[in-house]
Amino acid sequence: MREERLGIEIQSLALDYPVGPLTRGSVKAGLFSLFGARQKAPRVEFVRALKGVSLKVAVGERLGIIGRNGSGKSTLLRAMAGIYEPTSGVVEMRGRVQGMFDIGLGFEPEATGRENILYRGLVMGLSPAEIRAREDEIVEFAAIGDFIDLPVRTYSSGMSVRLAFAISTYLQGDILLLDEMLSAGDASFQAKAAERMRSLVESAKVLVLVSHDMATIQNVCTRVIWLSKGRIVAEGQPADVVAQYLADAGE
Ligand SMILES: Nc1ncnc2c1ncn2[C@@H]1O[C@H](COP(=O)(O)OP(=O)(O)OP(=O)(O)O)[C@@H](O)[C@H]1O
Repeated sequence: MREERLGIEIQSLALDYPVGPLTRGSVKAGLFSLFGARQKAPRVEFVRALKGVSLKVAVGERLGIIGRNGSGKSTLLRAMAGIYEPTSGVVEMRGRVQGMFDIGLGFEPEATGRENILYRGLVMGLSPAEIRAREDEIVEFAAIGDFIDLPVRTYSSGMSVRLAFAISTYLQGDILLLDEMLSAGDASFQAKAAERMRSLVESAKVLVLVSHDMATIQNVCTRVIWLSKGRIVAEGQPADVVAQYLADAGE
């Protein structure tokens, strides 16, 4: 894709999470009946996490998303990654999207580490040759030894994080979606990961960063949106939007 075409365009995005009634046989339903409590039909059937969000992000921009807990930041990022379908509205992602969050997510547990590298690359739209060209670097960065040829279900959680992190950093996309700065693995790996993350952020053509750390937001981002209860309530220069947000939070 030509570089000037890269970007994000979101129109009137609404996203609901279904919150179904208690299922019979669930632990919670069992406890209710054990104590003779009568189950009331829940009044809420869904949570509307995003309520008509529209925004454009152009190539070269680094967009920060801030807001209180539960304001919809992660949901917006996941909608951009295609993990959640919009309930209504349009999400147009022009470019290869690379999401760095829930980094262990998406592994095939029965497949080996090496096979998972291939799957992840294919999902991102890379050709098998492109993936093979990066495989050695990924394996070296993950540094999990012979485990790379064993099924992922045999990994410790630290090993899964190492591999997931290595894959995500080497199979680079055009649009980088980051949820907080990730903490990955033990102390030695953390230092390596932090360094790698910095260069990823610098080389991303479009960056969207969710964070509660206002210093990071102001250092990294060129524009910020403030989400509150699923809506954009302010947008603009990082310093201005952060100041408004902090004043509102009384901090
Ligand atoms: N899987 C889910 N099922 C039901 N509701 C959900 C689910 N995930 C999030 N929500 C709800 O959607 C709303 C937005 O959540 P979201 O995780 O996007 O907020 P956030 O701004 O990222 O919060 P935080 O700063 O705490 O990470 C909240 O009301 C939350 O309770």
